[in-house]
Amino acid sequence: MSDVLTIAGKAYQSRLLVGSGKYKDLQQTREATDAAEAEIITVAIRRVNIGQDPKVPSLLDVLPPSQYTILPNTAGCYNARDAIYTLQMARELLNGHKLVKLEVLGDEKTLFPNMPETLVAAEELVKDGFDVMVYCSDDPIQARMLEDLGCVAVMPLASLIGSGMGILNPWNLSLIIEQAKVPVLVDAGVGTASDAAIAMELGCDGVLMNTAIAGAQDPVRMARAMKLGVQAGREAYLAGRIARKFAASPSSPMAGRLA
Ligand SMILES: CC(=O)[C@@H](O)[C@H](O)COP(=O)(O)O
Repeated sequence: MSDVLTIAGKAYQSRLLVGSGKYKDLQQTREATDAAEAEIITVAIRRVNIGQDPKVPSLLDVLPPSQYTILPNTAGCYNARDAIYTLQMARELLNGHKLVKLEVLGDEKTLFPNMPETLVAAEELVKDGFDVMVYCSDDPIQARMLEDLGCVAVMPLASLIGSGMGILNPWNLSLIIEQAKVPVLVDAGVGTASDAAIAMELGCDGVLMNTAIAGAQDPVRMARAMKLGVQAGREAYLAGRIARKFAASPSSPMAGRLA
């Protein structure tokens, strides 16, 4: 049976979305992306060359948009105006491409989202015709507001960007998942494959990560581990886990046992 992730009307087989920063070189970026079997790759438009500078190798040389869905993001933007401008520029560079990841950061220390500015930017971008996936706090009220504005996916943080601390508040994520009518993807803070599996077991529709793969000692191998973690978590979620109970029950049947 097919179990696809649908974002803005397009179906994806992979529920693991990856970033493109922090790799040794473009070759390693490509190898890790392929090991992750990721279809959506996010790109920090202010930091990574996708054609802004014709003298520098472009990420699109190794990850061509004909094979991958490039997801421009606004990493490094601290207000709505900069984020909107950055994504309009990305749309020009990518021939009218509409699917984007909005992130408006609050400060350099925490890289936490600035939610008031995120809401302003989301509203403007949706009106301007973008399909907006949005990095946000793990606050169910703000996630609902973003969905009501027309965002195509909400992406609450698991923990601070680049921290590798894993999922700090599974209960908040569960509240967001329970109410959401658009895909919910954990974005930021994943440290290892079990974090990805837990996010999926909670019912997330996908996971976006960068540092845990690019910063691993063996990024390609970690990319593979993350792919398997996401797949295992999704399977467990669909299979339906047993209820937790603080009592033992024998694993083998009691009826008809030998004397
Ligand atoms: C790549 C990207 O978009 C980051 O902003 C994202 O939040 C990933 O965070 P980690 O590096 O913690 O996975």
